Amino acid sequence: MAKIFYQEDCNLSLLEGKTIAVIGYGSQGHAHALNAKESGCNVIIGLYEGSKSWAKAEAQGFEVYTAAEAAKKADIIMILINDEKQAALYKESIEPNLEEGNMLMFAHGFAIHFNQIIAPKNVDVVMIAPKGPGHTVRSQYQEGKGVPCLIAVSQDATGKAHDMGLAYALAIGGARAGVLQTTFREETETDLFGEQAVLCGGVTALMKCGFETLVEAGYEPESAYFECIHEMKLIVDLIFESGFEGMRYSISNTAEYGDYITGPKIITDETKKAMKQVLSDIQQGVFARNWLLENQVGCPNFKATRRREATHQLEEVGTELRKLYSWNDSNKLIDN
Ligand SMILES: NC(=O)C1=CN([C@@H]2O[C@H](COP(=O)(O)OP(=O)(O)OC[C@H]3O[C@@H](n4cnc5c(N)ncnc54)[C@H](O)[C@@H]3O)[C@@H](O)[C@H]2O)C=CC1
Ligand SMILES: CC(=O)[C@](C)(O)C(=O)O
Ligand SMILES: [Mg+2]
Ligand SMILES: [Mg+2]
Repeated sequence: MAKIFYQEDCNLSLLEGKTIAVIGYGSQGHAHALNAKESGCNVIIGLYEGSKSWAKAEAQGFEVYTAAEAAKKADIIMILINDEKQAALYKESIEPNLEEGNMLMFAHGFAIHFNQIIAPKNVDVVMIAPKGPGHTVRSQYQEGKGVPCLIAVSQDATGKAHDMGLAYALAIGGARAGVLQTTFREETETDLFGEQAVLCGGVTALMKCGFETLVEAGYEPESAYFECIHEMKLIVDLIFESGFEGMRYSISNTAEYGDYITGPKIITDETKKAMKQVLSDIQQGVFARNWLLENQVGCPNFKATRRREATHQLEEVGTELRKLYSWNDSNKLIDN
């Protein structure tokens, strides 16, 4: 059983007198910065000149600098820009401004595990990885709760890396929910696998396939959307609250029977074989290489797929249906 740390294991006072530079102000960046500031930490923001987030971060009360200036001023540098851009940012703006005893931090292990960034031996290298989207890291903190995090230490130059990491996890609210001990390798491989095979790739492919199957059989697209996409949150909420057993307690016996006999026809031994291949590609660095190469040529496949997916019928149907929900403010794209 992995070791889990909670608030009582964390000493926020270790961050007193420390300047934390959050580099990037996107999904995770804005959440970490606002949460840590409200926890009493001294937080500055590092962005690039002309970033659309610069004015927003200033409006939310932060001193904003270029990444290089922020790194120079900081004791703790949390890199929260896109994984695929971190190596270049580090080389250009962070590495020249690191000082002995600084702590370099990440929210995902990609850049360290795949050797995109190799830190000098005289700094700490720590990861605090929230197991949830950045906007949820922020909203849970505002509600007095937290998103569980993972902690890993890749380098402990000061002898205090782990305790400082735990202090940071408390500052962003993660320790309220729990901080699970792991390694950079384990977080990187499990996070990439989970987001590809289950949480983002697998689930959206399943939902889209269900929607298309019903529409191609002649059913109304709106019915297909409500059945295969809208209701997914309602079912997953039950699983979130009380597990598969609790969800199955709440649905009808008819649905539960269908769950048991049809689930294995959809997710088959072939699916498990494919998942094992996905994991192997991640472990061997094949995915990382392909993603970094895709970026080196301007992301043609990534951008073409994003455009194609955005014009799928289910997006059109969903946009119209979501307008019907008076309570739903998520029609707008989240402006992070
Ligand atoms: N999105 C999520 O919910 C989660 C993300 N993570 C990790 O957090 C890190 C950040 O990811 P996201 O917040 O999703 O990124 P994002 O794409 O939402 O935001 C990236 C931010 O970095 C800024 N940026 C880009 N290039 C820059 C540069 N050269 N200099 C300064 N700023 C620059 C962008 O303007 C933007 O503000 C990644 O390592 C990711 O794997 C970890 C857990 C969950
Ligand atoms: C939100 C999260 O945990 C992900 C899917 O790993 C990510 O955004 O990288
Ligand atoms: Mg994740
Ligand atoms: Mg991820």
